[in-house]
Amino acid sequence: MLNIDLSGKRALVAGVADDAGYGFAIAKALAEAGATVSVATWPPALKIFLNLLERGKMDDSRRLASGGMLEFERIYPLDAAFDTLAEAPEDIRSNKRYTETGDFSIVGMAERLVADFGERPLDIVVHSLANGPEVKKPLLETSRAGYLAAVSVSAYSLVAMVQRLGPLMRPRGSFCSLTYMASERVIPGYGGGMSSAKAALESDTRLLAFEAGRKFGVRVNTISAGPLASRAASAIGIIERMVDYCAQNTPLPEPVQPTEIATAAAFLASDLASGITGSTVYVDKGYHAMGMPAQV
Ligand SMILES: NC(=O)c1ccc[n+]([C@@H]2O[C@H](COP(=O)([O-])OP(=O)(O)OC[C@H]3O[C@@H](n4cnc5c(N)ncnc54)[C@H](O)[C@@H]3O)[C@@H](O)[C@H]2O)c1
Repeated sequence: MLNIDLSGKRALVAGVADDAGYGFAIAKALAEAGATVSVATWPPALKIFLNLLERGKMDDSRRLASGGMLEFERIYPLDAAFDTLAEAPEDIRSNKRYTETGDFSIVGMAERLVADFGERPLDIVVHSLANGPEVKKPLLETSRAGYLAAVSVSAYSLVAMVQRLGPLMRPRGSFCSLTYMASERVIPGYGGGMSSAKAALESDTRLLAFEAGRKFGVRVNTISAGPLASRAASAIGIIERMVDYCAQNTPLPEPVQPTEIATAAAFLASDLASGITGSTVYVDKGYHAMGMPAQV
């Protein structure tokens, strides 16, 4: 039988702060396949996340098919808006939710990984984070600052992570991010430059696959996931409508499940996908193939 076997591999999933989003589901699937998993969490959400873990509030979702529990090897603080600590403005650095965490930049995380595990500690990196402060605003009303913030956190952060974590990857390593179809089709309500950020993320996936493939021998892919009412997506304000609409109009008329995105991510991270790089892989019950609503 062909099995997804990630035993002996170390993964980092950036963008996990609860058990409701794609990052958590992916972390769990990677662990189910045998990988050791660390996560990176946005400092403003870190305390609540640690608290939920400590109080056993996520124990049900942490239970693995094998009977064990999903354990995180490390939980790193990460604000993906900053490549180095020096770039973070003073009000962020002195903010209570940040002061306790130590270096929360991308470089800081890379240095901690090396300090914790040695020179080339990683096989798998999953980028499962996004933020658009003006996501509820139409593009026509989006400010320059809001647009650039969305692109910085949701797209450039992948470039920065491949730059800084690429040298830490063992041979045949894999990067994967999460994108959304609003990059290529109009999804009214997905505003604030988030659609632009996803378009950049997908385009960068192709170029990074080429450059990082040649430089580090790694693969870079992105999963275009169907809608899910995660914490981040709830900020959009219309996520329930997006989920319902897709469930009614997809070739497979049911909501996409986080586990379906997660198993695709585990496959892409595995050697079974050794020929796949630079790809946008749709895991959306086929919605991307539709040109007209199913119910007219
Ligand atoms: N939920 C959907 O409908 C959907 C659909 C397609 C793609 N996606 C993508 O999936 C990925 C995961 O999102 P999700 O919907 O599972 O929600 P989520 O809330 O589980 O994940 C988003 C994470 O990003 C983190 N984050 C926000 N700003 C950050 C920053 N500056 N630095 C570091 N972390 C930061 C949040 O704390 C959160 O943990 C995102 O890229 C999202 O755009 C989501």
